[in-house]
Amino acid sequence: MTSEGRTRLNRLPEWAALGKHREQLGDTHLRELFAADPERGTRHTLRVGDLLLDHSKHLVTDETLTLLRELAAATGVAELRDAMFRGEKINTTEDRAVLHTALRAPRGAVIEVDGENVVPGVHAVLDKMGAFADKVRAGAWTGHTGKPVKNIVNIGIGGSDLGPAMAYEVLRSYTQRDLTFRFVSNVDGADLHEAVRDLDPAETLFIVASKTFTTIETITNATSARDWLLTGLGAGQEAVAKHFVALSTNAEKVEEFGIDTANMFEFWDWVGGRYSYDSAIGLSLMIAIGPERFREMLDGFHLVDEHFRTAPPEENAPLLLGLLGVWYGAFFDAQSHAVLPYSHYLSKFTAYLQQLDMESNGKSVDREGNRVDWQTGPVVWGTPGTNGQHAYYQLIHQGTKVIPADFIGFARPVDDLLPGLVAQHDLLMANFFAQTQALAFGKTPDEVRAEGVAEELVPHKTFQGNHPTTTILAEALTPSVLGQLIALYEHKVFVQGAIWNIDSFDQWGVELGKVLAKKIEPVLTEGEGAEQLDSSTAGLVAAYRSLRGR
Ligand SMILES: O=P(O)(O)OC[C@H]1O[C@H](O)[C@H](O)[C@@H](O)[C@@H]1O
Repeated sequence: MTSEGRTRLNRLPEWAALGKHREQLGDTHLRELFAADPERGTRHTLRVGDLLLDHSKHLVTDETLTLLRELAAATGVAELRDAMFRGEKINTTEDRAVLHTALRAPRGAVIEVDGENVVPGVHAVLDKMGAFADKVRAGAWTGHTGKPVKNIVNIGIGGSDLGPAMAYEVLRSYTQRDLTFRFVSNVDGADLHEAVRDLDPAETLFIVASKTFTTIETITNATSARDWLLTGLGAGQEAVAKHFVALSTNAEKVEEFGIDTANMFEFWDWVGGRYSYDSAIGLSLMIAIGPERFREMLDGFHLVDEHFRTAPPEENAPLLLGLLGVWYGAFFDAQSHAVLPYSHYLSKFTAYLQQLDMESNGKSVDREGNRVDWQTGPVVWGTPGTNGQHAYYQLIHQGTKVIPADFIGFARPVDDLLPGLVAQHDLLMANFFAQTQALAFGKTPDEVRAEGVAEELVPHKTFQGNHPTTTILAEALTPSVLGQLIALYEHKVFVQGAIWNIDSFDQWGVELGKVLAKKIEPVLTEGEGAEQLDSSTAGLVAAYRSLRGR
């Protein structure tokens, strides 16, 4: 499905209407919008599965939302969505279907790619993962020396690391505590070193996760891990089978590396790396939380998939979140988007979303290859909110930038929290609610004066407010809720890519650096070919070589 013949986004009458509307809105303050509509908070709250989404603290009126939905209609968001769910090859630059939604489709569903139903294959792999996970969890998967495996080290990078590493942290309270999990991604040897230094090779299982099985960082780390293992065991190649499994689409390369393809868990080219942790790439997570919890997570994903596919535009949460991002990028010149979870378990959540969003929508040509002249994906950033409050919130409150932010919080702390710590949860959540309130409504100079503040300090203590936020609240951070949250963001990213008319599913922008690194490596090691480098890089390489005593 291409978008040939589509009117350029900024030539659409719907775009012009939004521009005009933005001018009319001017500096309208959230204080005014709330004062004019006592029901605003409840009217602008959606419920999707277990998620409550309050979007009332956005710089929008009902008319804004109508105009944004008209833009979505004019840009064919629903048509592209349906094409994605049908398995059409909407990733045109790679000629691939985009079917992460099939990874969480129920057993009986029928989703075809090139005339073949992919759902049975998905469930066959899930079943195989389940049997393997159960075995490891029961201590029945033994290593070369007969000892049960207790340490699981996932080696992967990008989508083959961020998803399982993030989800493992999120669902830590559901993990089997007598197993140790580590995630190695960086080609800096320090990463693998720190991950394995205190482990017994006889009890260690490496999961090599790579869609392509050609990623240099992963293959390098996997090779070093194999050396570490075989040296530690004093064994030969025959020990690999019990200590290495692979998650990949590329059986040939897996075999070439020396991993028995019986120990390979497959996925498919219609799963993008950054959309893959609910595929075989989630094996480490499945071992940690068990197959049943993993399936609950998939059900959470599926619930939001169905919502996105079927909910009317007015109630469609991913559509709404996507449109709000388009609104701020285009008409408020917002450059970034903050995601601020009020849960320690979500500490890697924003890093995960960075790849999901920025690798998907960090593009500057449209699907026909023409340069876009509108903003595309924002810089996504953020860390757990309470820590951020004492670090960078100053800039969000009083800086000069427009930074739309998502606040994510939960009513209940995790079940196994030490009883003495449960009381802290209300304090955490008081901060959560206070921040979006302060951001929206600020503090006027008169309010500051009324507190008796010296006149010269009044401007410094004034909060302009009018900073837009979405609040996402759920009862508890369960596996299903995690699936719901991720699917929500996946589809939000989809909506934005559809409107901006970019291919959200390729990632050509990561290639050039890889090619250049391959050329530079021999210059570092052998010192040959430096004359082909630019003067800056040549100077830096020379300095590096000299510091290394070469
Ligand atoms: O899973 P792999 O094939 O090893 O790829 C790992 C990662 O590397 C690439 O450079 C891509 O930018 C990512 O989208 C991908 O997730």
